[in-house]
Amino acid sequence: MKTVELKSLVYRWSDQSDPVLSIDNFNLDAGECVFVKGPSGSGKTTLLSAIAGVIDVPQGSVRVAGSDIGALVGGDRDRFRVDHLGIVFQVFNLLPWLSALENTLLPCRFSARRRDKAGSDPKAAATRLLRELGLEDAGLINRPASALSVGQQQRVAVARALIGAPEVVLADEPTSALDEETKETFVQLLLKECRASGASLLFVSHDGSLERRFDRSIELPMLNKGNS
Ligand SMILES: Nc1ncnc2c1ncn2[C@@H]1O[C@H](COP(=O)(O)OP(=O)(O)OP(=O)(O)O)[C@@H](O)[C@H]1O
Repeated sequence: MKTVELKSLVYRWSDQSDPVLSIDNFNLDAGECVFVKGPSGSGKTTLLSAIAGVIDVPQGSVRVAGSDIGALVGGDRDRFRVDHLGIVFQVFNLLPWLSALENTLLPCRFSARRRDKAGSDPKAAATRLLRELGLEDAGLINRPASALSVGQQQRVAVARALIGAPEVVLADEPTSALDEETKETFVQLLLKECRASGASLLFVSHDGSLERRFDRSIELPMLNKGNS
């Protein structure tokens, strides 16, 4: 089964003459972890925005977990996103006044599907995920996100993306602020957790040193030329 299917996708920002995305065909299989590499400005964030339905794609089709995301409008699209996608942003986007635990539980607040899939006790599921990701101390998981280190915030962002087992996890350059060793550990943890929950992972980065850990690696400029 394919969790992401892109067909004849063309996307151009309104002030640009050339399209930033021009992808004939791209599929992500269920449970597959794929690394997408490309230099700064090559369209990596735009690609994830198209898959997440954050931008409207006027040409081509984007299917996620079997649904045409372009056919969903307004609140339906927002609900679909939180039901089926976990997103780890470049800057994490945690709510600073909420604790690590509350941030992790956010998808369960907005999605009955994620809440159901998290089991009978979502709080226990969140605590377990945070613990697996190295946040074991009860003091830490109850601390506001604003009082956590960058590495700790990153782990919370991963726990939030994974809770309630979404089919697809999108990660946008989440290692850019980390040193080599921490980066390696973080990626191993992310892959382990995605594999444990059965999620497909699309990880975009300009940093090719991480690609060997993934099932498959693609260069966005090549994909854009139809050579994937
Ligand atoms: N909201 C926007 N409006 C107009 N142009 C945009 C917008 N967002 C991105 N772009 C342009 O689209 C191109 C691709 O940007 P994008 O952020 O997708 O690249 P990227 O590969 O993720 O870059 P980076 O690695 O620096 O984050 C760039 O030329 C950028 O200026």
